[in-house]
Amino acid sequence: MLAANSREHVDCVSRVVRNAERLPQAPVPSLIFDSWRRSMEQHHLDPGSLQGPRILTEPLLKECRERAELFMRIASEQVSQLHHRVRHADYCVMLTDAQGQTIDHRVDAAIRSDCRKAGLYLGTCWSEAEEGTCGVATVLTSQAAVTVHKRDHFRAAFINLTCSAAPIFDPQGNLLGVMDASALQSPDDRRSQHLVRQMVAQSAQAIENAFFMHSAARHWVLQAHSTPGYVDSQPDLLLAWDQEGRLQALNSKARQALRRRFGQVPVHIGEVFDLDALRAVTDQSVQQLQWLGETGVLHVRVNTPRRQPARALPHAQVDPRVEEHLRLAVRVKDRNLPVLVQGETGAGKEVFARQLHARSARRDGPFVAVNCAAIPENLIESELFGYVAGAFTGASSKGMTGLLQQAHGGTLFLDEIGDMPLALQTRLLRVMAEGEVAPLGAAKTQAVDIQVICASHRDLAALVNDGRFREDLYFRLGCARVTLPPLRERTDKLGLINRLLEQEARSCAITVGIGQAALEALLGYAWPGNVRQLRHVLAYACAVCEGGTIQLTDLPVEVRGERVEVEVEHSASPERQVLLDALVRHRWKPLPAAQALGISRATLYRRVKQLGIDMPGKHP
Ligand SMILES: Nc1ncnc2c1ncn2[C@@H]1O[C@H](COP(=O)(O)OP(=O)(O)OP(=O)(O)O)[C@@H](O)[C@H]1O
Repeated sequence: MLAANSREHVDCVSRVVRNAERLPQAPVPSLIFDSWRRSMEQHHLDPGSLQGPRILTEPLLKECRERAELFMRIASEQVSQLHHRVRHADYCVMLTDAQGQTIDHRVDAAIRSDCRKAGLYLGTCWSEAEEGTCGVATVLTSQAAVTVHKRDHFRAAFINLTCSAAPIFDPQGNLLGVMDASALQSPDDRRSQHLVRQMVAQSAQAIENAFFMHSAARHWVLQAHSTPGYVDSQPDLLLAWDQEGRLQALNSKARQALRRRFGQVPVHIGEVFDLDALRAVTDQSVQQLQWLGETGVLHVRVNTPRRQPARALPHAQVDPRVEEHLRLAVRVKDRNLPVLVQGETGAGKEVFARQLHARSARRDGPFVAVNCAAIPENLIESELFGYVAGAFTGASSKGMTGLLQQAHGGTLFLDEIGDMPLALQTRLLRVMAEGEVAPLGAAKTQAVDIQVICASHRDLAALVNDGRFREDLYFRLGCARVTLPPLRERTDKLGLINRLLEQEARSCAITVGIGQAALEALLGYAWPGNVRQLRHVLAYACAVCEGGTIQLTDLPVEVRGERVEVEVEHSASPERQVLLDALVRHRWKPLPAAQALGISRATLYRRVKQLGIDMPGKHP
């Protein structure tokens, strides 16, 4: 039975949402009203519910905290400081991740138990879809600092709470989490919360800036404020750019300022400031700088990279996204769940799968790689499941152990899983569910203990829609989906170039370096064939360069940025595309590509030449 004030609240929410068009003015700010409406019409929540928020189980909370480990570490000091400033007014402080799950909190012992009852506790989930309008959820949807005051809350369970919260963004503009200060009691006038909201927003910005400085240590960083005295202690704007001047990171105020001034976020620092004027700014003192083409003056300091650029650390630097994917995938794999790796062809899916195996608990077991696209369809079944002697005409007299059995105790890597025939998908699903394999012609099944990593450069969801891939298998395999970034988007390009060059040079038994112009061309090229193409280009350059340095002229013309003279009819020909697709899918191996196309190897070579296809490793 609802108490009178709860019933009154439920009536008010229902009346306002249902009669919005007829009311001269909503009794709550429009942000809150929009959220009430979504809570009721989109999320179908009951405003009369008195239940507290959902609480994560212990293992799930642990996982969320581990995932946000760096964010929490950087934020921790500010969470404590904010709590110190508001605790005497009986506020507790919570930090949530980008899903609204509370991963850190501070509360005084005197109100801990009441806060816990009200849901202000570690592990509580505050998404709009589950809890309706509340402080954290409103920040998640509006991405701005807000106060959700008492009866602004959607559910009657929360109408005594007052929450002021603010978003925290990473240097790429993605939401990292939400900082929140909540009280169990507060004055009825919502204006009483103005100061607390300001404090929460300030703390959120301090965390954002600290996270920014941590992430941008390898770049040039400009810190700016309209008042010189605040440039170092509380910079408003933070911008970071790399050796080539490309903007790599912005704090949210800088992102907003650039959008306001230039209509969008520019790509290069030279679009934001005059480069000569910028070069004159040092890290020795705060100086004045003007926006490009504008009169407004900023007080700025420019810091040179605090960490050495990748050139000096080719081995240590790995793209943070790839490293993070790897870290999470190891955890998933060690729980015996499959991992699905997606990414463009040549992006390094197999390399990733091998690294994953090497870091997992099964590192001492076998790693068996199967390219489903490279095995002819009529052989896949026997290759995977094996067969007993005399199972079919032409079978070896000794029988054959299937790849699944070979992977027993280790990892089975199914590359190009999208090419697996439907009938085999069904059998694979059964193996994964039952942990048993039946070789062809065998009367008994064999137990197998395998972990599966799959990879595909195709859009598996689209294959499912087309009925070419089993939906249940897609969901089973894709417990954890990792999408590797294409080479053009990787931030460790320089490190990769150095590493691959070292390997190629070693295999040719030479010592080789790269000239500046060649390096710039390698860094600036879009790499449609990803790391595989980079490796081929470097192998070629190692082979042709003279004097121990790769020059621009040692690179293929398309990488140099020169126009490739391919006859239009060639480049646009559908046959050329079909040939290219087959070659790429079969890793440029002529025989399997020819077999897949149903032509002879000689015909394939002839058409490749006629259509002007440049086979890797066959540069003139
Ligand atoms: N991180 C890396 N370090 C060194 N070499 C790499 C890396 N990633 C990929 N490569 C190289 O790039 C090539 C392609 O890698 P890989 O086969 O793993 O890509 P893929 O995305 O699985 O390709 P496909 O889409 O054809 O299956 C290989 O020669 C591999 O050695």
